[in-house]
Amino acid sequence: MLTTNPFETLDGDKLREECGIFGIWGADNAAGFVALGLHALQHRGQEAAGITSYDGAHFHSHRAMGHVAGNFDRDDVMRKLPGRAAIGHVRYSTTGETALRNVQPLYAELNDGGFAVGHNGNLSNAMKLRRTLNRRGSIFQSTSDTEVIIHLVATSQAASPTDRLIDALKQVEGAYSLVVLTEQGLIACRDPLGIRPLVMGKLGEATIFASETVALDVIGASFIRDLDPGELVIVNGSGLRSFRPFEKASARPCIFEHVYFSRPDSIVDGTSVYEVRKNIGAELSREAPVQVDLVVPVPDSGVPAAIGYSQESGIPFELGIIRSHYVGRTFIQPSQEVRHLGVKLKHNANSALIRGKSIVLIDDSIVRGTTSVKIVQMMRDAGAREVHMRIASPPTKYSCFYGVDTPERAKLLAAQMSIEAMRDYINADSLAFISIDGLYRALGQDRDPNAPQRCDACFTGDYPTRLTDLAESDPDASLALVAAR
Ligand SMILES: O=P(O)(O)OC[C@H]1O[C@H](OP(=O)(O)OP(=O)(O)O)[C@H](O)[C@@H]1O
Ligand SMILES: NC(=O)CC[C@H](N)C(=O)O
Ligand code: SF4
Ligand SMILES: [Mg+2]
Repeated sequence: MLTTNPFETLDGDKLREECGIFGIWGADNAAGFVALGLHALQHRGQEAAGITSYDGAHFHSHRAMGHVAGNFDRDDVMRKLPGRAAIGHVRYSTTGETALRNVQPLYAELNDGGFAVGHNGNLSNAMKLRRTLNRRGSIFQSTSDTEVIIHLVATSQAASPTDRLIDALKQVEGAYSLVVLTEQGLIACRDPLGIRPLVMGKLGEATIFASETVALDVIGASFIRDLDPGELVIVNGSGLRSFRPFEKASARPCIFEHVYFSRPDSIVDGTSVYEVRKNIGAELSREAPVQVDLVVPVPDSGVPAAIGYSQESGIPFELGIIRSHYVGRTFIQPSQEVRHLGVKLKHNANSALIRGKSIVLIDDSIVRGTTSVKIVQMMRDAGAREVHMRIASPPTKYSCFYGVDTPERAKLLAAQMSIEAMRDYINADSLAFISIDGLYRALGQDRDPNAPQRCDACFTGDYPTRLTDLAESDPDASLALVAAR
């Protein structure tokens, strides 16, 4: 792996990830709650996990490759994480490399004491900041974008620890939901556009922050509210204080959380993910109807949209594909090889049901096309008479620079082909995607094309922040993005 330019690796630590964060202040055995919370957020990152606790005198950290279970269900590990405050992180990276140094929470001893940070999102100017910090003498321990935040805090001249963090965050661009553990308290913060989610909850006297509400449910905590875009909250022995240190901006929460990333039992930005997915399915059925015997979901994340499609169209919903629960998500597996294998291992046709039937398959998205190619063929092999496909998001044509694993444009099927060419490629009888306006309608909104209410850049190319690193490292790609819109 190259360390001079961490983003230019072979199949390395690319800026394409999705993570989950959790933090708790004021509970005995805080790390135990974090382990449970992270377990509920496991779908957001399966590469690595970490917990840092603070016992009032010392910080304790354990970071490991792999899942939460297997690492944080061990007594010997949990005993070494004492204290009434703790944060944790589940990480995804597109590389197979076992980069323990990049596993979060990242930790440093600063002038004000220990500083641990867990980050969901990606900074679109991390390379530029890193180069500047390097020139000023910063010595980086990892190749993660998140570490620039620590160095910016460490070198800030602002008066208080909180002001130093705010000063640091004013210099970064891109997406960040953060949990930060310091001797002065637990801090949670959402970037000015609120691109990535972050919620606050309560369990007895304890205050909790988490990427999704399912992490509150798992420990029996109650949901208080979403953090607002641009809000920074500090909780410590003196209570809870909320700051809005950034210039006010129109929120742009990620629409893809509703399409795929969040768990269907989560409430994201005040809306039930399950309900939205069903609405998307209903909208899709109105936009792209088809006469078939059965509606068949591509499990798992295609299921709620398929229910909506079935209910709206009146066509029976049936489980024509059975999914093994012992295989992880393919979309966020490290290499194409593993992805292919994952798809084969993961799904099997319910042949007795499918034989002789015309079906419409419902999936949430087509990214590289790996899943669709396999599944359509699997349905034909099982004897389906006609195989149509409907997708509960618009064509994914652009890469995400804000923390989601969409590959570079060259590997996005929809960036390379027309819908008709995609239909031919996946060998379906017909193929249709929901429109971007239909997707907003499913969320109860009318998309404002001049000021979209959400980040929908992977469908529209309308990126809500500057992409400084891309513009500087690959001006051609940057210009191509503008031209493609
Ligand atoms: O076009 P592709 O590159 O194959 O990517 C798209 C597929 O990946 C995701 O599913 P995945 O199997 O990862 O997870 P899920 O079980 O949550 O649906 C997504 O739901 C699509 O099915
Ligand atoms: N996907 C994420 O949100 C990960 C956070 C951070 N960019 C990292 O590389 O670890
Ligand atoms: S580009 Fe797509 S996946 Fe990334 S934050 Fe925006 S909507 Fe979400
Ligand atoms: Mg899927």
